[in-house]
Amino acid sequence: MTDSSSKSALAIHWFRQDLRLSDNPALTAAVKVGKLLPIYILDDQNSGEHKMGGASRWWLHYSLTALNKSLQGKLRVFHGDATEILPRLAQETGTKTVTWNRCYEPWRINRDKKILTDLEHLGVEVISTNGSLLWEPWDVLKADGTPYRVFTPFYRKGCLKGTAPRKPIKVPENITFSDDKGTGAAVTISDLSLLSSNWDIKKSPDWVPGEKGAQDRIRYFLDNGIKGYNKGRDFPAAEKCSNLSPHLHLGEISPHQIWYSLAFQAHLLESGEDLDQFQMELAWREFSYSLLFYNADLPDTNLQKKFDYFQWRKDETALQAWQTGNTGIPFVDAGMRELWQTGFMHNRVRMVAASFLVKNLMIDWKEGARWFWDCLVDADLANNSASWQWVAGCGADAAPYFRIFNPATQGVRFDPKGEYTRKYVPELAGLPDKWLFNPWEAPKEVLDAAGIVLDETYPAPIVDLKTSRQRALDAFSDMKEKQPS
Ligand SMILES: Cc1cc2nc3c(=O)[nH]c(=O)nc-3n(C[C@H](O)[C@H](O)[C@H](O)COP(=O)(O)OP(=O)(O)OC[C@H]3O[C@@H](n4cnc5c(N)ncnc54)[C@H](O)[C@@H]3O)c2cc1C
Repeated sequence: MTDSSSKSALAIHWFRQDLRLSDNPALTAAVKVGKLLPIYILDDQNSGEHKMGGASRWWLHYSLTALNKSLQGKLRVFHGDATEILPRLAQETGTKTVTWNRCYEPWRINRDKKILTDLEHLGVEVISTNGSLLWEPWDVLKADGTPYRVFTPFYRKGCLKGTAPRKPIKVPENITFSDDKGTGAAVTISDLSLLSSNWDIKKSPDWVPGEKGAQDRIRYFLDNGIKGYNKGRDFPAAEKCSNLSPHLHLGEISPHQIWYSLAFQAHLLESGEDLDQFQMELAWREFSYSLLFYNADLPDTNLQKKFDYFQWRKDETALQAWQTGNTGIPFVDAGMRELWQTGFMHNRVRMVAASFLVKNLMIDWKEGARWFWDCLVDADLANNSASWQWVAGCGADAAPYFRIFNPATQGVRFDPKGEYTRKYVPELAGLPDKWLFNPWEAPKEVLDAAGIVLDETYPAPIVDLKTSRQRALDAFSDMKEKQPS
């Protein structure tokens, strides 16, 4: 990379959810045009209620810092309305080309359409490419041209029988940076105040936001996680999952890079099922994006309209107990505390904690989705909305509402030695495995020996699992009766 060049044309590359230099087709296109002006805009104006949550902002701060370093400190950062900032900057600098990788959230699509029109009026060419999906939503449709609503045919017939994902591309060579900055009010990364919320995520020393962190993470996963992934991925203490989701969300690594590095490694795996399962998980991400693309109201409304008749409960005390990991149900509390302390929660525990909220507590899934949105470092509008609807039973291809996880038996099954639960609920550490997931049933002498007094050192359960399960099933029956035939 150099600073000066005989190239005179200038291209702005607008970094969004593609905070990387490798396998970045829009960046590569910009570099081919001439000198590069790389920019990032924190746009809290067009995002409305879907603006980034606190934990994602924490991640973004470090990710932008890493990106800026890779760009030799040349990243220009703005805070405000991208529909004003970008056309103005193009005009001020006389740029004739703007490049970006496509985003798929409804608010971003609407905003980008407006910017595209405005730039074209100014005589600026926009090059938009696919940098974040293996298959874009319009490439995976049923024979009748409509989108899939069921995952398995989406993946098996739509994705796998379609065109193979493109191969990753290298970091563009000979990037020359423009010194032309325009007069617009650029700010520093610190000025974005991304670290201002009260997160304690530093407690998880493993997170390394940025492209290098993502590359290190996949190498670690290929060396240690993928072998045995199929069975191990459900056990939170087994550490068989990749933890790539926050890197993927901000595009520090592309799914193409992951897909092909896995395929490259396939011959080292004893069985194909680990690879198949992992690729299928990546495809769930693609499915979520397709659902969001074709259902712009996915984050806010039930995909299955019959759920509009479901009688959710309003219970602020129970909601707070859930949010803070004080429900008295150890496996749920472990998950909610992991979330608060690390900005992350293992997928199995996400399912159990979410199910407890919507079924045992009968609190609207949107309350849970909002909390996750603020707390997750991987908060992703497509994945979060689709997953919550899946758990609640109101989504596409969802788990049926009447299938209700028992969080105590889930703990016994998926944390058999209690390592995960004891780590995040240390006040129960002294309990024998037999009572760890249901301390309310433990004999008094067992609790005494472990130094536990229910409702003093650890909460008694805020609901009875059996009766709350039945209450949810009754409400489900009511819903079916209430909806118009
Ligand atoms: C209630 C709930 C909310 C969720 N919210 C989010 C969210 O905001 N952001 C998010 O990225 N994921 C979300 N998920 C999906 C899943 O829990 C995470 O993607 C996964 O735990 C990330 O860990 P990993 O990278 O180690 O996954 P791995 O098991 O290593 O999987 C690899 C990648 O596949 C994708 N993936 C895996 N499982 C799923 C899934 N069920 N749905 C969609 N994509 C998947 C992710 O991109 C993940 O990084 C949610 C799940 C539930 C049940």
